[in-house]
Amino acid sequence: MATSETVHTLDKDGKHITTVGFQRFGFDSEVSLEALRSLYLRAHYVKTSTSTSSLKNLDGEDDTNDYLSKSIFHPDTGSISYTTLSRFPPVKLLPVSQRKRILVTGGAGFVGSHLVDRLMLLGHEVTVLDNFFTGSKTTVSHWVGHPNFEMVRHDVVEPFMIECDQIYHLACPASPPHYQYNAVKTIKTSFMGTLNMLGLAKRTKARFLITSTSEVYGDPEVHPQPEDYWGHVNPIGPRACYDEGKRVAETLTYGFHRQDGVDVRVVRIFNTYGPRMNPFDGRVVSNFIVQALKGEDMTVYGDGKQTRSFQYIHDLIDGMIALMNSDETRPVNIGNGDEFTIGEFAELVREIVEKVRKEDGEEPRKVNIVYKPIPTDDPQKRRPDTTRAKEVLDWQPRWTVRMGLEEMVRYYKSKMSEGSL
Ligand SMILES: O=C(O)[C@H]1O[C@H](OP(=O)(O)OP(=O)(O)OC[C@H]2O[C@@H](n3ccc(=O)[nH]c3=O)[C@H](O)[C@@H]2O)[C@H](O)[C@@H](O)[C@@H]1O
Repeated sequence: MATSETVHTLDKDGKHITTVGFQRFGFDSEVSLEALRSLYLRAHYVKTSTSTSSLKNLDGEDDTNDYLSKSIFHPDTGSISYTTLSRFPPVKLLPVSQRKRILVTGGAGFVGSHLVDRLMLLGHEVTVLDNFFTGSKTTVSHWVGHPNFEMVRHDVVEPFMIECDQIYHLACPASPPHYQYNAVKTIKTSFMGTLNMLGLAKRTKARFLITSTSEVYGDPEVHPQPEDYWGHVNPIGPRACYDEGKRVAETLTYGFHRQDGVDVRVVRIFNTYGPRMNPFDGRVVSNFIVQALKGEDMTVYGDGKQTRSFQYIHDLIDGMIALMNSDETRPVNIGNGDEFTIGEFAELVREIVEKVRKEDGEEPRKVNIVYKPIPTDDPQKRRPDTTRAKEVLDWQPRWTVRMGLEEMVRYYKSKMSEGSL
């Protein structure tokens, strides 16, 4: 299996990516890619036959230097031992004057956990709030016990009090099958959760960033979508609980800003993928990779001519941290402008999965692409206009879709070999 050390990652200009983040607005967010990868790309499980005295990872290497907590599977008894290690990855030692107390709601989700990793490595104090409806404790378990880290099971529809300097408000199911599973709860989370967190920001004078979405543009009639486009949303359709929920959350945010002077930031996130994305959450990237890895048919909905533009998780986190620490209070799109039809994207994923399998010495295999009915109100096209992010944040995506997909395929492969996928 390819390890993180053998992976060469090139950016859009063909230059090696060795770090993510940057120094912007007096806030240094740069960390080494290797340090981040050690938190998600290495095998989490170790297997043992009878003895636990020597810990080996799935590649047979001595695992004692890993920072991850361990889950040791005993095939003979069908049992599993969990070990919490008190060793953590080194974090920056910040002077107290620079160390921020940061609240991340939804911090155990896919995007939240990557934000938490970055903020922890940078030396800040991080509190995660999550109700674990779609998030999972395992995404941030490697920080549990660290003196800078705290995890609280809490649903943001109920008020929460804490002293903090910055609030990243992410909490909300984001995958269409998840947010449609309980539509009333989704819109309640968007409205009540945002109301509660804005109330907290007002009381503590913390800066407040909300993760909004490209879905506020609905099925857009303007392409690509700039921030001043008001959108084309069906207010009573099955997606409305999410897109109208996020629209009202933005309205609340600007209400508190104008009325109470709350210092707000609004990021509109376009389709994002990466390691720790729930493999069963039904989104296109996770579905296609898992289907291709398992040799199952890849399911394209509709005729596959609808488009999406996919950004890698590290670019998104760079943009979110830059926005939080900038002076920009208007909404800012963060996304990658490389647009694909879903049909083209299926072929690209199939090709990349085969490339990674070949590198690992596996037999070639051809998976089929099949067509299924298109979901109601599925947007026909989506691509961000990121002019504002470039102008006000000096932010641009660095990761090519191919590089990000290769890393995500390796991540899911390691999950498969652990038996957790
Ligand atoms: O991934 C995201 O970042 C976005 O995901 C969803 O938006 P959507 O664009 O519908 O995302 P997917 O469910 O991944 O679907 C993308 C396209 O692929 C299609 N699809 C999905 C799954 C599949 O197996 N096959 C397939 O063709 C869908 O019909 C859709 O046209 C969420 O609603 C957004 O909030 C979120 O930002």
